[in-house]
Amino acid sequence: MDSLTLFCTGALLAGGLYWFVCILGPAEQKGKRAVDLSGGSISAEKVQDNYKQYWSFFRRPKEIETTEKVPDFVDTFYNLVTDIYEWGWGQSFHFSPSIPGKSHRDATRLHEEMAVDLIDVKSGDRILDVGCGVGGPMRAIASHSRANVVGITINEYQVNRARLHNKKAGLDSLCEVVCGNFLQMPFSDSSFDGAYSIEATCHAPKLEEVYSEIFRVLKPGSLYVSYEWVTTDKYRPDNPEHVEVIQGIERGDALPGLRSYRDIAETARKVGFEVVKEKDLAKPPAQPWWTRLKMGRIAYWRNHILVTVLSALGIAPKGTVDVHEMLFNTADYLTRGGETGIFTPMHMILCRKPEAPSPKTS
Ligand SMILES: C=C(CC[C@@H](C)[C@H]1CC[C@H]2C3=CC[C@H]4[C@H](C)[C@@H](O)CC[C@]4(C)[C@H]3CC[C@]12C)C(C)C
Ligand SMILES: C[S@@+](CC[C@H](N)C(=O)[O-])C[C@H]1O[C@@H](n2cnc3c(N)ncnc32)[C@H](O)[C@@H]1O
Repeated sequence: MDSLTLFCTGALLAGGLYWFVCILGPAEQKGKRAVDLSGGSISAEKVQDNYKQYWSFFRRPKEIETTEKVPDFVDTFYNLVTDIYEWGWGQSFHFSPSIPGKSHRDATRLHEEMAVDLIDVKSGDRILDVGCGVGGPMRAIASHSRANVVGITINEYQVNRARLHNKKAGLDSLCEVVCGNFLQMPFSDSSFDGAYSIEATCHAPKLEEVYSEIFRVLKPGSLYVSYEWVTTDKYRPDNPEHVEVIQGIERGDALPGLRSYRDIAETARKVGFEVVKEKDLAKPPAQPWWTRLKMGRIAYWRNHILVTVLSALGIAPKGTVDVHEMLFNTADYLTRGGETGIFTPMHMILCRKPEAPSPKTS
């Protein structure tokens, strides 16, 4: 082979590899590439061990007895998955109904804007994002409403990612991110004009604990909306296939047992909220939320090859392949949950903290 042919072959291979990793790699949003995959705040050599610990803790979600440990394992889970989520899904870690003729990104943004429209927020209000991830919803909501959004997440790596994205988007004057546990929030009583949570409170072992914290920090008369992950009225606990699907969702998403849709309003009332509205946003005429997962099948295989190669080369931490495989299987359980209608990730509840009772006059 002469040197020109050798040079052209080399250039073609290098170009092909660059295209496969860097162009095809970031499936949804530029900013996180396959070559940048990390274990969040976990050092590269500990990723595999942390994955094993996570998996043995969440293997039997219904049997988790020491619920105090749940937030720590949820934190570990987000160290393991945050980069993969950003790389393969984008900066908003939630689902939304598909909208014919609109991109996933637009459908996601509309689902987020609906949340803030529901809580009736004015420009300049201070609102709370409970379980904010890397802040995709927070930025959409701040730009749409011009409210000041304070997000809380248990995962420090997400805090850093969210702050970076806020700065890049020029929204750091409207968006603040705090690292903390939403079961014991570092905020004073009656200090927010509204609150929302998008697919986050499902991580709380007891919904009552997080709802009562949200109730505490809200000003009287203000509104809270949540998109909850729940089993629907089609779920039959005596059907082994249903149980397998729900358990698959719980294991692969760090959930200490999915709740029934019936428990949501009941818990909200128990902590003192008035329930204004409740609706499963996945029900027709809404278009399926799980089509995005199904359509991604080829991308998953490409990602699997990429992750395997990068891990073998020592670029991605050892253990990334296991985490990716877990997510791959989870996507399948989520799709089955959606198709059978036994599960929804968007059971919407809108609540109001009652006005303070007026002082009694003698
Ligand atoms: C609300 C939660 C997270 C919901 C979703 C954002 C994520 C649930 C499953 C995730 C994914 C599954 C398959 C991955 C794929 C194998 C990989 O190649 C690229 C990323 C995925 C598509 C990933 C993206 C995020 C999810 C859809 C829970 C945790 C409460
Ligand atoms: C699926 S993500 C959703 C993030 C964001 N709402 C979005 O839609 O992009 C769930 C979020 O809840 C946070 N979370 C889970 N348990 C928590 C806890 N006990 N305290 C604070 N945040 C928690 C996670 O760290 C993560 O940011």
